[in-house]
Amino acid sequence: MPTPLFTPAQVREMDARAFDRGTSADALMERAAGHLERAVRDLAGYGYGLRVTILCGKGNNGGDGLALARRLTDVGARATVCVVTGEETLEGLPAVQRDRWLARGGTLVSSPQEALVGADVTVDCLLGTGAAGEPRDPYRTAIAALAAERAQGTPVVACDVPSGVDAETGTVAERAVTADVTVTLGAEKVGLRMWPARGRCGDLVTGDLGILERRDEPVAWSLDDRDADHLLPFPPPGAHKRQRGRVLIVAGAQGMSGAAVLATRGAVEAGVGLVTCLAAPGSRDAVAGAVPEALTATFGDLDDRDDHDAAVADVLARAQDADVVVAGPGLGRGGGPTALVRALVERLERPLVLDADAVNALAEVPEALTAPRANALVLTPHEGELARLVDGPVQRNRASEYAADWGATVVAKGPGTVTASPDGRTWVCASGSVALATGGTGDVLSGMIGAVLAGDVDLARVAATVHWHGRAGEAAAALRHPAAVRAGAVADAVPTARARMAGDPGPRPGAPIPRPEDRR
Ligand SMILES: NC(=O)C1=CN([C@@H]2O[C@H](COP(=O)(O)OP(=O)(O)OC[C@H]3O[C@@H](n4cnc5c(N)ncnc54)[C@H](O)[C@@H]3O)[C@@H](O)[C@H]2O)[C@H](O)CC1
Ligand SMILES: [K+]
Repeated sequence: MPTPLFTPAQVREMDARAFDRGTSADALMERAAGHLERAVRDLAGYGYGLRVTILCGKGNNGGDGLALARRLTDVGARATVCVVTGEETLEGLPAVQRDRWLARGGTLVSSPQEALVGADVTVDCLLGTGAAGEPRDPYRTAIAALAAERAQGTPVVACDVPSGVDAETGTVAERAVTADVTVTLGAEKVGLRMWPARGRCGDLVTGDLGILERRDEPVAWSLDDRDADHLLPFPPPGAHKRQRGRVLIVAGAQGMSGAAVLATRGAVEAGVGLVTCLAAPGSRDAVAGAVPEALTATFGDLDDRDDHDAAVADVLARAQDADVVVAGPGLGRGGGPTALVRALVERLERPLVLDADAVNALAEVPEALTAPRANALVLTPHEGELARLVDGPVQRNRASEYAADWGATVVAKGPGTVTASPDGRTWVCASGSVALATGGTGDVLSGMIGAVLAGDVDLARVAATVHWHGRAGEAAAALRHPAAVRAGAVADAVPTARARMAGDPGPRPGAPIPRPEDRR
């Protein structure tokens, strides 16, 4: 099942409702501490005699830490606790927890550096969802001490969020904790799935507090392999190639054949009935040579001011034979490509995927983006392209607003790609590798999205394809080296990545890939 993701404000509302139902804040804190205790013991592999240092702040995150100290002592671990703001700063529930800890025979160490000496595991209970902005002292100094200890090999468990990480936006303060395990409490917070925050969390574990209700609507979803595989097409038995979908790729101006080759390969490797690539004459030959499975043809001269109307009309006519059109990779810039993109957005009665130069062209004619249209539109901008469309700084956690404004599915590419469809659904991608941060991998993705939508325009499939592309990047990185993966290797890895997502551990001669209905 896809994992639902919430904002910290939503989780606070869940808390408030739980209080209304009669659950006490104290009970929630005890449950939180129970999850932390398990995470600490799971990480170390044992509990009795384990030396655990817990750094606490003055809010409820610190209160969770004090409750944890007591629980760890109960199972024979040796907890060392430091309240970095000083024990006298505690009020309310954290003060109650401090008193329970002292009554249990616990002590408090005043300096974080001193508390950290000899720790087997450390726990970050400094700042939680109540914090905002750059951590100030004494938190700042404590975070540095924790980082120095981690650099010596002592693992860190973060309570709810790594301190200094914004659990809503995924941004990270200059001084923030890097954890090995993060126990996120109540429900998974969306910002922790986004980058750069995701890189600070280590393993993400959800600590259920019993506050999530059926009516709680997540702001986003995260797919795993199985979820993504079930969303992706599986060819029906007896289908012929036209029924398996036809993709038209419009890409590759003169001298820009590489992008056209990669987009065409993305579509072919993702599996579809027919792929046709329309490119400039020289590029067409390159595509035909590199991807024999695809049909190729040329579009007219988009550079010719007098003739680009004819070229545009020709592309629109050819699109009649396709189920989906993908346009943009290596399309070039200028009046011709802009006129073509505008015509496709305004007049095509087919799902349309716009990438790269086509997104740039769209930024030249913003009115085309907001006008009503008949076709499903998918935009796959990287951060620079998205910035041109929104005309200002990009916030990927706002992808759903962009999608609603434009009536388009927005694939905001980058680490932790966010996919948002205009019907309000959003997905944060959990797969991927830094290996994908190289020229041409986006072209592969646009071709894959075209192939997947050719069978059925289910927009959740776009998010599933982003996940699949991420897995292909990981597979290519594992076969080679993350620093030495070219986009063509990502395309090569697309089929095996799908097989692995389907639960196939690797090639076994004669063993068929299980069909979806047999896997459920
Ligand atoms: N349902 C749940 O998820 C539960 C969560 N619990 C824990 O409670 C925290 C949130 O607690 P809260 O008291 O609201 O906030 P913090 O602990 O994060 O403390 C904030 C504290 O720090 C001050 N502050 C804010 N910003 C800064 C800054 N930049 N620098 C320094 N200091 C800052 C602020 O004034 C406050 O005093 C949640 O994360 C969970 O861990 C419950 O225990 C169980 C239910
Ligand atoms: K924390």
